[in-house]
Amino acid sequence: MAPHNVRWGIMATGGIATTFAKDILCDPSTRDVSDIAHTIVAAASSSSQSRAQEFLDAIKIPNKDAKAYGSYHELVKDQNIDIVYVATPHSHHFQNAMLCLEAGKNVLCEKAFTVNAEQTRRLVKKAKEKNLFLMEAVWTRYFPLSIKIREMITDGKIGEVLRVSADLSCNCNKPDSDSLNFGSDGDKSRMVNMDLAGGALLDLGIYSLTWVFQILYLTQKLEKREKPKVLAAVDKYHTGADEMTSIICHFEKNRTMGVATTGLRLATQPDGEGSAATGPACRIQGTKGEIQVIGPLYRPTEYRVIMNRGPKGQVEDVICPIPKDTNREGKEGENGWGHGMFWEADEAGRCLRDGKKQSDTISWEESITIMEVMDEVRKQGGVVYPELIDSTTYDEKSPLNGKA
Ligand SMILES: NC(=O)C1=CN([C@@H]2O[C@H](COP(=O)(O)OP(=O)(O)OC[C@H]3O[C@@H](n4cnc5c(N)ncnc54)[C@H](OP(=O)(O)O)[C@@H]3O)[C@@H](O)[C@H]2O)C=CC1
Ligand SMILES: O=C1OC[C@@H](O)[C@H](O)[C@H]1O
Repeated sequence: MAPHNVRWGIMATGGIATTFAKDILCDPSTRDVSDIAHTIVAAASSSSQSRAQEFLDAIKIPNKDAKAYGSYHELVKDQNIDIVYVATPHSHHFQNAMLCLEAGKNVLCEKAFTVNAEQTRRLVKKAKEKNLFLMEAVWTRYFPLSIKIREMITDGKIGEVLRVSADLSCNCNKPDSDSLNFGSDGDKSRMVNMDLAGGALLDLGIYSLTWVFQILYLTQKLEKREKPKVLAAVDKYHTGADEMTSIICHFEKNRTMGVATTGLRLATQPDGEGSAATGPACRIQGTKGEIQVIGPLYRPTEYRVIMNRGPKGQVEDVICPIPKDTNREGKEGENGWGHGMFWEADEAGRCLRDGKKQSDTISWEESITIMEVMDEVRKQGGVVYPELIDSTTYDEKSPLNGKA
């Protein structure tokens, strides 16, 4: 049977838009997928039409009739688009995703979904009202590695899981300085810029929480999923963004705890990523043993299973490489394209094909619950974003939606 072809529109032309677009242009057979295919039919830049065209050229767009738009407003009106991938900074997601939904477009929106939980609730309400698909792009959940680990948990491989600790910290210290190292962007970087909803929590801490939630929440039966009690500590950077944040999530009824940490100055694994790293970035501790995930937690390719010591104590190391399309030209020293974002795109495609409005792997309810946890963390830590980006009122003409 012919694969179901998904026609994508890409909103924004920055770093992750490029990575995602290249991923969905990879041949699906390189990852053993035959039921879904992807086509990019349009891209839009808020700055200019020529920037959108440059983007399409940079990803070596195979279909030369793909449209380049100089505004997000034009993109959402394109009748050939099935779904828009929103790849703007977190600050913009609520207004941009609502612009898409209002125009009748399905949406895959980058993480963090929005700045606050109420913005997410409003997007969900609109998607329901318009009968559209809406999904937060938490790509890590769709990695075969994540799926395998969740299966091991539900199969009871390590017994009853009582605690998950997860860290994602990005090693951006600047020696002998109070400032962090974000290159020439400095404090304007979206990582620490309050106008762009900067800070460790929304950018990186969301992955630590992803590991806590995909183990302690998603693997539970629906009736046992619970919103945790939250205890947080936040250390702020001089822009007002959170620089180092630690969160304890107590799932009281299930009697489990998740410890999610993040920081911009430290490194999770000082000795490197993947096989170079000795320590784990995530520990999933059960009554019979534990699973350790080697970071980075947004793109893990290795885990180990350690059963409790005793006569049969054992360690199993498993590597899950990300498939490459070697017919696509990689960067110097890189063997083809393939970053791991295609799996979430395949999921979105299957949901569209099957008429589903949300993905079971990151349901609306779970996205909202995680946003509520992050709201609570920011409240306890006193992190307050500017009104323009924290507002829950949709405004088609908001500067966050760019020129019309
Ligand atoms: N899943 C993942 O692994 C990753 C996800 N992300 C997420 O993707 C989103 C974008 O991150 P990233 O691509 O790194 O960011 P970039 O700064 O590289 O790109 C953001 C793009 O958004 C558009 N934009 C619109 N308004 C603004 C504005 N005021 N300031 C800056 N950019 C603006 C621009 O595109 P244009 O001018 O064309 O409109 C810009 O190129 C974030 O939400 C982030 O959390 C980021 C990295 C990895
Ligand atoms: O989602 C992300 O994953 C990779 C990080 O480097 C990036 O800052 C973040 O947005």
